Amino acid sequence: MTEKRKIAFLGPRATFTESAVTFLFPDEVGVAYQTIPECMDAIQAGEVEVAVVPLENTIEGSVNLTLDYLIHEKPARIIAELTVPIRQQLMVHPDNTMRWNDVNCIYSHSHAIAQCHKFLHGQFNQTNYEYMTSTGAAAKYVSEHPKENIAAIANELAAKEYGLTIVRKDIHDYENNHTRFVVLQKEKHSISPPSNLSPVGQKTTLMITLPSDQAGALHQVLSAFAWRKLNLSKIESRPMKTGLGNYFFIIDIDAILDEILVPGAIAELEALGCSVTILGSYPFFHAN
Ligand SMILES: O=C(O)C(=O)Cc1ccccc1
Repeated sequence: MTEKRKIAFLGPRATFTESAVTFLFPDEVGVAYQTIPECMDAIQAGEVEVAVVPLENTIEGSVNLTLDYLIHEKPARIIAELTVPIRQQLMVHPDNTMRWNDVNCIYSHSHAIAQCHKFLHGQFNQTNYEYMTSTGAAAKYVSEHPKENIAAIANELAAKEYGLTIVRKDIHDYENNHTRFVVLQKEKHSISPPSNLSPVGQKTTLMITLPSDQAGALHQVLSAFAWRKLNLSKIESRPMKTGLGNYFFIIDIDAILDEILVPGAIAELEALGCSVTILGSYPFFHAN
């Protein structure tokens, strides 16, 4: 019998990240960590084989903590990506179901609160919000403080796991609320597909630094992809943290690395004076 692989995820139990782990790795062992950086440290320390962390949401944009930690602190390879539909629920301790309209604080992950902004503005505009490390952490906190009239925004699994009552269902403002999760693995490990699911396609993610003070450099970078007809599905800049105006560009290409075109584009970028790091070339999946 083969030993089960350990998968780090943003915990505690019943976060959206855990549901991504269950979808991708139904037969492996999930190990909950409190923060995204802790998940990434766990791969470097060899405590787990891979980590699953949120990277981007359709409503709120990138999870900067993940991107920045990947860029600046702990290099890791993206080996797969999963897009998951996200439904947010408002929940309270069962002792407080009669007074949920008057909760004085709502706990959740910052992205979950942002995804329900219109709902909260309409119904709870005098209420305080408290950001937690995850929606699961928020639900757990609410379950442990029955005397406080507080609520959490989290998913249905969290309501079950922590014994909370859902008082308003599906409070996210936009139906098209999806989050991309990435599976990360330590740089030198061999790449293994997450499971026998069928991928929707393949992507390559590059981190590019432009030569300093060169007019039109970004235009030249984009044209290296454009004339090869390489479709880009994302371009994002993140500060290099070395001074105002210095950025990394993170670019997702709709193509796998071993095609001739992507190595050609990378060689062209390097000839322009850019530095290019491949963050991963990987299959992407969709959960229902
Ligand atoms: O907090 C969670 O449950 C997470 O997994 C992070 C997150 C938060 C909000 C939307 C999607 C993922």
